[in-house]
This record gives sequence, structure tokens and C-alpha cells, in this order.
Amino acid sequence: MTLEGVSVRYGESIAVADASVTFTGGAISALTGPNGAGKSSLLLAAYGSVAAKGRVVLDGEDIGGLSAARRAGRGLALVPQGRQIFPRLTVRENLQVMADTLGLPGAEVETALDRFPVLRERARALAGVLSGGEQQMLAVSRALMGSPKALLLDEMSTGLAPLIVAELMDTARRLADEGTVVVVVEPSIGAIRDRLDRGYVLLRGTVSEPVDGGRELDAAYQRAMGVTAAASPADAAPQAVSQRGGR
Ligand SMILES: Nc1ncnc2c1ncn2[C@@H]1O[C@H](COP(=O)(O)OP(=O)(O)OP(=O)(O)O)[C@@H](O)[C@H]1O
Repeated sequence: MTLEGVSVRYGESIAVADASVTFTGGAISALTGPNGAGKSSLLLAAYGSVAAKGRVVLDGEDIGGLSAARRAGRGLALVPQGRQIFPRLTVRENLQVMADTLGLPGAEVETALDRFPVLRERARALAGVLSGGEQQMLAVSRALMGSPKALLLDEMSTGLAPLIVAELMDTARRLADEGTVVVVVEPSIGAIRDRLDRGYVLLRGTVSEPVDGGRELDAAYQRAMGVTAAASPADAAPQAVSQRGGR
């Protein structure tokens, strides 16, 4: 999946500045950077939840002009920050809503319940009473309905116990191994860095060169932040790049 020249503005303020980046299938890619750097805005722009300029190419098709619902129909899935499940609906009903939205058969709800054993056990519980980790599993399982080509996970690990994060990353790895584009966005990648194939640092709306390996990405992030402290804002942003290819 390729984002080309994506920009997001909120009034006068520029959250994402002409970002170009390719996330390939078969790999877990990360986007990291400090709070307010524009990470969520870039994901929301890709998903179509905020107005943005630029191209969003998935599987060779520019879906940048489509609504979020149509992008979902083309195979793009987002687990937003805060999960955004329906707290007053049961686990099963949350999954049913997605099945209805995407026009999927009821069997897909059963498949989604079986993706994490805890969802099957809590199928009739209100989603709002689930623990944070259980809600995240529900959000991920719901996003995977319809077998997306690309899965965007915004701050998936926030507030979760290491074992839950590990289970979610196992799922991410399985998806990547099947060829799915998996993108995790985290302000701190320490807990998952050994699970990452490559990544990018986002500073003030500008995306860095790709960095191979989670440890290397962590180091690049630290360096970028060090440079920020020592130099002028214009010097601080990593070099923007334009890449082509990928899914
Ligand atoms: N709906 C909005 N209206 C106005 N400004 C916004 C809106 N959403 C985000 N911003 C601003 O855009 C900038 C980028 O925000 P964004 O949430 O994309 O950053 P982020 O890197 O995801 O941050 P965090 O790690 O804290 O979630 C910030 O300055 C933020 O205040």
C-alpha cells in the first residue's frame, strides 16, 4: 500500500506534510514519532476519515477519492486509537454490525468470535464491560472481518499487559505471513520492537526514510529526537522520501 503526497490540514495547522510512504505486504511496518507528530492523522487520511490531499494506492488502485466505507470494501481496515467499539452492544452484536456493513455472511461473525478464545467466551457480554485487552481483541477481530489486504493499527498496545500485546503481535505476524500489509502506529515501540520488520519516524508531519528492523528504528527515533533538541525545527525533520512499488 502506497501513500503519495498525503497532506492533512486542520484549519491553518498542517498535521501531515506531503507524506509519501510504502507499506509492503508480508511485513509488519511501524510508524513511530512523538505525540502530536501526525501519526493518527496519516492513518485517518489513508482510511478516509479526515479530509486529505494525495493518493492512497491499495493493490494498484487509487482509493484516495473513495469514502471510508468504500475503502473498507476495497480491503482497507483500521483499528482506531481508543478502539471505538460499541459499548452497549454485545461482543457478537459488534461483530454483526461489521458483517452487515460489509455485506458479509453470518458465518464471518462465527469466524471472528473464534479468532481469540476470549471473544467466544464473552460473546454475549456487553462490549463496554470487557477489559482493555479484550476490547482490543474485539476491535482487531472486527477489523479482520472481510479479510483485509491492509490492516492499520493505531496505538494498539497502549495500556495493555505484555502478554496481550504479544498475542496481538502473534496475530499481526500471521497476517503479515499471509501477505497482508500490517502497519502499527506507536509513540513508543520499545515493547514490540523485536517484532517489527521495518518502520518510519514521523516528525512534525514529515515521514523519514524507511529503517529496517525494530531496534534500528528505535535508534533512528532517538537520534531524530536528539537532533530536534539540538537544532532548529527546519533541521529536525528527517528527510522526506517518495517510494514506489509494494502492494
Ligand atoms: N480534529 C482535529 N482538529 C484540529 N487539530 C487536530 C485534530 N486532530 C489532530 N489535530 C492536531 O494535529 C496534530 C497531529 O495530531 P495526531 O493526532 O495526528 O498526532 P499523533 O502523532 O497521532 O499524536 P498522538 O501520539 O498523541 O496520538 C496535532 O497538533 C493535533 O493537535
